[in-house]
Amino acid sequence: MARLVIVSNRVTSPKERAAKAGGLAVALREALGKRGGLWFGWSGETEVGASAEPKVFRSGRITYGLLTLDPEDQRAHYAGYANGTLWPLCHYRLGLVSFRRADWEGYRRVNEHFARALLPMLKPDDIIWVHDYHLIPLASELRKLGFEGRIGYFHHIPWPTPAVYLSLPSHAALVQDLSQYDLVGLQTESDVRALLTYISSEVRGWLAPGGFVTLGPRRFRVAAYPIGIDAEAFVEDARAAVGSEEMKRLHASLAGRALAVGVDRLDYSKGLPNKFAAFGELLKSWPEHRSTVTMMQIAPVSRGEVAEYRSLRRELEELAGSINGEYAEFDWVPLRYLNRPFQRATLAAIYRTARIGLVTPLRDGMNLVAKEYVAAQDPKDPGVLVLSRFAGAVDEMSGALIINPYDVEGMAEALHTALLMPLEERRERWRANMDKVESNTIHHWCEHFISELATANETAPDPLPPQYQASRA
Ligand SMILES: O=P(O)(O)OC[C@H]1O[C@H](O[C@H]2O[C@H](CO)[C@@H](O)[C@H](O)[C@H]2O)[C@H](O)[C@@H](O)[C@@H]1O
Ligand SMILES: O=c1ccn([C@@H]2O[C@H](COP(=O)(O)OP(=O)(O)O)[C@@H](O)[C@H]2O)c(=O)[nH]1
Repeated sequence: MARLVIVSNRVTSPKERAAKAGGLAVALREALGKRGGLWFGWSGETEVGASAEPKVFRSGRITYGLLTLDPEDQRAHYAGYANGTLWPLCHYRLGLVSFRRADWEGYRRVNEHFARALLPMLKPDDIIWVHDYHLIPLASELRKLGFEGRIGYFHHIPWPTPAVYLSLPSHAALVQDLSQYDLVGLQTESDVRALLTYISSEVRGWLAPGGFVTLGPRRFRVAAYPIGIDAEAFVEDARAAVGSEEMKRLHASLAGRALAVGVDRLDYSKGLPNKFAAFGELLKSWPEHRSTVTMMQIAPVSRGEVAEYRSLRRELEELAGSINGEYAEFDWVPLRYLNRPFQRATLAAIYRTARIGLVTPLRDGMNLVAKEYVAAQDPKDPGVLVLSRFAGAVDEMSGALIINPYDVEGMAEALHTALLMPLEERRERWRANMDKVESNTIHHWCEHFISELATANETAPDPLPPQYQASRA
């Protein structure tokens, strides 16, 4: 079996004991843990004039290669172009996009640095799988250095429609970079449609059925691979949590009240202010729920070096304070707001206790929390998933109560419905969701992508003649 080489900006090293608040690191650790291979990425450290020598070590079946970056390059790459330009763009927040040429140049320098450090570690028959928007130009850089093997790319966040994507001054250059991969994976079919429409209408790429693209001299494929979770492990963690000290403390603190839970990085894409407002609206419009339901929002701080994330934190502190100030009783605090990350076992206990899992992003690539909440439920008495129509997970979670996160009153109504939902309906909805969580696991996702990467070019049909391009996209 060919060796799997995973490249991502964020790597969870085995020494890290703290919970990782981010789906990519969680998912890749689970994917690689089973198969083994090389995981290459940023060490999390910076040093002026950092060398191109990665720190290499082995733990279990995984070899790690961790690269230190120059501080200014790291800033331009991560806080600058990746999270100041591409993240808001791909989440449809044009008002938050900043585009600075220095950031774009730093982004490219870091990708070049990654390629130079990675190349000596590669064997020709390795399967290289690059993850996420921090590393789109990596294949171009590896090809420039002469690497000809298979390289795949997975984009964990949404791909915006051409109307939005065209606001990026570097739009054509990035798609040229994508064309250097053999397989480009996106989370949903609508992301695929958005990218293929851009390719056929803006850069005159030729499309063939199955997502095959010819762009200049390159042939590659674009397809949807919705990411999953390690369902078995989550079910196990949730079962093991029953009767644990943590679960007992949680139950005791709720004193028989229903729990609604949210777990999100503190990120403006997650729709947190609207979620808080919806909970406030529930307490205002349905006073019978006062003192009978508690909401817990776990929101570990994320990307504190980007200004918008700091202002969101202040906004949420104010909102939480005003809801609690208005509705709290001497023996009931309506909203518990926690800014630190929790380990998976603790999350599993909290999910299982919660009558409602509340997932309200304004846009989200997938949202693994939605799937984890489903996996952690007690099949005999499951809770209700309330899910944004703008999360990638909505395509699979047909049993959720689907909400529009811009509609605060509509979300409050869904919370009211969820709190009153009869057991039989809860079971039916949960079963529909759980079937998907169990059939599309992280292992299935991994194997599916890798097997299609291995054969990406062999199965390519002839491209369609140009007159059919637009209708195919
Ligand atoms: O690395 P950070 O800057 O701390 O951010 C954490 C990760 O956030 C994003 O996760 C995405 O991937 C998930 C798994 O596919 C998906 O469910 C979610 O919808 C996405 O937002 C980001 O894409 C990762 O690169 C970050 O590591
Ligand atoms: O305190 C926390 C909060 C979140 N997570 C994990 O972080 C991931 C978040 O992934 P998701 O796809 O929902 O969103 P992202 O943060 O990647 O945008 C999930 O696996 C969570 O279980 C965690 O381990 N501890």
